[in-house]
Amino acid sequence: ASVKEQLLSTVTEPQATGRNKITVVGVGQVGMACAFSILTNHVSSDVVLIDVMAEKLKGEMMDLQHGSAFLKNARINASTDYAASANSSICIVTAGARQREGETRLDLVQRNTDIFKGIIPQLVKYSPNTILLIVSNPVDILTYVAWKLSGLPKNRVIGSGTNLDSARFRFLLSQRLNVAPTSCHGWIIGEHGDTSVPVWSGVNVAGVRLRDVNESLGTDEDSERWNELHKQVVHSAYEVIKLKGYTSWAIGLSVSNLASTILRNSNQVHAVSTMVTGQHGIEQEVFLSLPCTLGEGGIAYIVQQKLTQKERELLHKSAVTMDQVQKGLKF
Ligand SMILES: NC(=O)c1ccc[n+]([C@@H]2O[C@H](COP(=O)([O-])OP(=O)(O)OC[C@H]3O[C@@H](n4cnc5c(N)ncnc54)[C@H](O)[C@@H]3O)[C@@H](O)[C@H]2O)c1
Ligand SMILES: O=C1N[C@](c2ccsc2)(c2cccc(Nc3ccc(F)cc3)n2)CC(O)=C1Sc1ccccc1Cl
Repeated sequence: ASVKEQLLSTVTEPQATGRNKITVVGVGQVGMACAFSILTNHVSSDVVLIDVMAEKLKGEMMDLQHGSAFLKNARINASTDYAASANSSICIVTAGARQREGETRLDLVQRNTDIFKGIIPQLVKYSPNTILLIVSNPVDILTYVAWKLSGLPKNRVIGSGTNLDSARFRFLLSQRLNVAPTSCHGWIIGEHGDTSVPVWSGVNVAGVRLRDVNESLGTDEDSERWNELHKQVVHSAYEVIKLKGYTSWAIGLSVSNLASTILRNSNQVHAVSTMVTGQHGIEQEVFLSLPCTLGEGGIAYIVQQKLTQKERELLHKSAVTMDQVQKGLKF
C-alpha cells in the first residue's frame, strides 16, 4: 500500500470543486489585482487564472501559490484551457485589448467583442450556472456583448459598471467631510466613466442628505462647488493613468467586494451594470449601472431611485449612444 493509503483512511474523496470557485480571465494589471484582493480578503479558496499569455500566466500562478500558506490554504491554478475553469461560481472577465493610438472607441469595442467571442462561450460551456462579472472596457457595452454571447439570464451577467466610480466618489466625499468612506453614502449610476451620473439627492451621512443642508448642492449655483466632486472622480482616473500607466488596486478591491457579496448571498446593494430596459423610461436594450442587490443568483432587485429630469435625460443619452454602438457590432 502507498504511503498515502497507509497515512490516510478514506471516508469520502475530497470534493474536486468547492462552492466558492472563482475564475479570473486576463492576468493583466486589473485581473491580478482582482485575484490578489479575492485571495487576501479570503473571498474564495479556489481561484483559477486564464489568459492567452502562457508564460505570464504560469508566473503569476506560481507567485501566488508561493503565498498559499498566508492565504488560508487557498488553491490557485492557471491554464490557457478553459476546462480549468469548470464549475466556477463566478467568472470575472478582465481580458481585453488596450486602446491603440488614434483608435476610435468603436474599433476598440469591435476588437474586444472579437476577443469575447473566444472567451464567453468557453466559460459558459464549463460553468453553465456561473455568474459573469465583466470588468473589461467599455464595460457597459462589453457586458451587453457577454450577455448576448452567453445566453445566460440577465440576472447572471453583471458589469462592474459604476462600482469603481461610486467608490472613488465616496472616498473624495470622505476626504472633504473627514468622515470614513463607509459612512459617506453616494451613488453614481449610468454609463461607467466620463459620462456617469451622480445622484446628488441621495448623497448623505447618517441619512442626512447634503442637499437638505444646501439645496443647491451639486448644481452650478452651489457656492461650495460640490459638483467638483464628480468631476474629480473622472479626473482622478486620468490622473492615475498619467501617474502609474494603469489602474489596479481600487478596481481589484471593488471587484473582490462584489464577489464577496455574491458568494455570501448577502443581498447587499451595489452600483453595477445591468439590463436597464424599462427602468427610468429607457427603451433600448442596454446595460447601465443602477443600485442592485446581489446574491448567489446574481442580481435580485434594482433599487427604484427617484431621479431628477436632468438625471433621467443623462441616462437616456447614454442609452441612445450605446445602442447605436451595439447596433454597429459584428457578433
Ligand atoms: N470597469 C472598470 O472600472 C475598469 C477599471 C480599470 C480597467 N478596466 C479595464 O480592464 C481591462 C484590463 O485592464 P488591464 O490594465 O488589466 O489591461 P492589461 O493589458 O494589463 O491586461 C489585459 C490582459 O488580457 C489578456 N488577454 C487578451 N486577449 C485575451 C484573450 N483572448 N483571452 C484571455 N486573455 C486575453 C492579455 O494577455 C492581458 O494579460 C481593460 O479593458 C481596462 O480598460 C476597467
Ligand atoms: O480608472 C480607470 N482607468 C482606465 C484605464 C485603465 C487602463 S488604461 C485606462 C481609464 C482611465 C481614464 C479613461 C479611460 N477611458 C477608457 C474608455 C473606454 C475604454 F474602452 C477604455 C478606457 N479609462 C479604465 C477605467 O475605466 C477607469 S475608471 C474611470 C475612467 C474614466 C472616468 C471615470 C472612471 Cl471611474
